[in-house]
Amino acid sequence: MAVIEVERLHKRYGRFTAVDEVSFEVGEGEVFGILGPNGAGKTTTVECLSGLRAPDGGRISVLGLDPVRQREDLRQVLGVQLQQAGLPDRLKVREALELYASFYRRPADPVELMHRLGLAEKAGERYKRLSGGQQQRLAIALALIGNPEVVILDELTTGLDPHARRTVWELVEQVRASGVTVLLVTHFMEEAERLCDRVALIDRGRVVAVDTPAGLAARAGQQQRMRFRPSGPLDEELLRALPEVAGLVWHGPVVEITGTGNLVQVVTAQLARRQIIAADLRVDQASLDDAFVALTGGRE
Ligand SMILES: Nc1ncnc2c1ncn2[C@@H]1O[C@H](COP(=O)(O)OP(=O)(O)OP(=O)(O)O)[C@@H](O)[C@H]1O
Repeated sequence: MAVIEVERLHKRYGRFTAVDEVSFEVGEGEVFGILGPNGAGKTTTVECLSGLRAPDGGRISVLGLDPVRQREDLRQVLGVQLQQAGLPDRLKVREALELYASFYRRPADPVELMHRLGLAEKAGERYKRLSGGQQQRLAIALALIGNPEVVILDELTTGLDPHARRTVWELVEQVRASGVTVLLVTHFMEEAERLCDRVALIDRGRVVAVDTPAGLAARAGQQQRMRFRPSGPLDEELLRALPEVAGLVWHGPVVEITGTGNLVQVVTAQLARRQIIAADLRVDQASLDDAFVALTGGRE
């Protein structure tokens, strides 16, 4: 069942069209990514989904509710973490959670949530004095305090160091394991690849593709690349004749072979037949990064 339905969403700022006929659906329990370059219209899209902006056209349904007309009902079942939490500097972690809990009919227990998100030790700390990673964890906690069925997380890990980013990713995986549907806005490929079941790639207000991260990478027609040092002389012509092989170049003693399909298996089988070992073998797979560049013209 689709939990979020967006059909031909249209949003203008004055004469500028920020979101242009955007459509996608998110299934129950899915982690769905919205990925795109700066200014693509990602935030505008999620602001329309959470009822913060009224669309100029199209239809949105979140858990069967219209975000603008039924905003109060939606607020009880949708958790939102937008780019800036905008909390007062002096507010303490526990106070923020208790304040937000008071907005909901069936809130989560702030103490239990602080433990779950690794904030228990910071319960009495002021917002301003938290590290970037701790502020983000608090932002996630605030998005979850109402026991939502759907959460929207926008640019969750921007500005975090790699360690803090990984901690936040683990939290998102926990959220998903608890059955909550997650809509994740990001411009980090690695994040989308690691967390998302499916991704909508948005560019200049339009959906360029909706697919699994692996499907997107494949769609960009990316090749695989293998590099190795052969232990004996190679029959280059034989390798070039394989349908999977598209190119073969030497870098000193190292050969680089590009191609598609079962490239690695086919080439290594061919080498094995001649008792040649592929030393220091390195294989690069097509990545979502390549797809992003190919499908958005490389503007980030
Ligand atoms: N309040 C506004 N008034 C006028 N233009 C706006 C407003 N908000 C956003 N825009 C413009 O609409 C376009 C889409 O902005 P939006 O914030 O939705 O993009 P985004 O994909 O979230 O970008 P980023 O990754 O940089 O956060 C941008 O060109 C932006 O300048």
